[in-house]
Amino acid sequence: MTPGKRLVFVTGNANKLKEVKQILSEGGHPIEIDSRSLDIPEIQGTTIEVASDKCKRAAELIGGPCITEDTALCYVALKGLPGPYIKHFMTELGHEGLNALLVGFPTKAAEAVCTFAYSAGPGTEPIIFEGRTDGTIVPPRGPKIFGWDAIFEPLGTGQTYAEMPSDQKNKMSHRYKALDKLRTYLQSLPAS
Ligand SMILES: O=c1nc[nH]c2c1ncn2[C@H]1C[C@H](O)[C@@H](COP(=O)(O)OP(=O)(O)OP(=O)(O)O)O1
Ligand SMILES: [Mg+2]
Repeated sequence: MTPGKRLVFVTGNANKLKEVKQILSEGGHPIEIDSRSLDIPEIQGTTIEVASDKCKRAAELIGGPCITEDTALCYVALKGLPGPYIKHFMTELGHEGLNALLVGFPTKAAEAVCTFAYSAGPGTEPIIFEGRTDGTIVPPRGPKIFGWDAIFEPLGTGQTYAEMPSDQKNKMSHRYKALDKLRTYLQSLPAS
């Protein structure tokens, strides 16, 4: 992998792919993304364990280097849950249920956590890059296009992710922060 080269992103989520392409196309050394739409089975565990295992499976499936990403939504009142299990909570409970989980708790604080993993190929240990954004869980505002964007208001913005223009979300999001670290790492690799 050399700066300005290509990278395979294995994901089943078109909205993630769109954001990743936009974020990596900017900055000094654009990185071109080739995508493989595979829904990789995910284990239970910490965000890092889930992300690392997912990337190992992805590298084995495609037979080469790749990146994967796992997103968690961690409620402070629930000691970090739903965390990496947010996809199932979102599917079953929707925005209303995700708010209802916090009724009776004094804090609606939550952290959006994005964990990218890079595998140099099958049989190698993935390297992890994490980005976190603090926010508050609120009743839905803005277009309901991407996951829980409409109920997550990053601290100090007054807007949910869903209410922001995409370039604003992509300048401060959990995903942006993780990709910024990944980009720095990729640029430090020797040219091949
Ligand atoms: O920025 C985001 N804003 C709002 N919602 C988001 C965001 N990023 C992920 N999400 C949702 C998608 C899925 O319901 C769950 C993460 O689950 P997660 O397994 O990482 O995603 P996924 O299965 O859709 O795609 P993948 O094939 O890359 O695993 O949170
Ligand atoms: Mg997934």
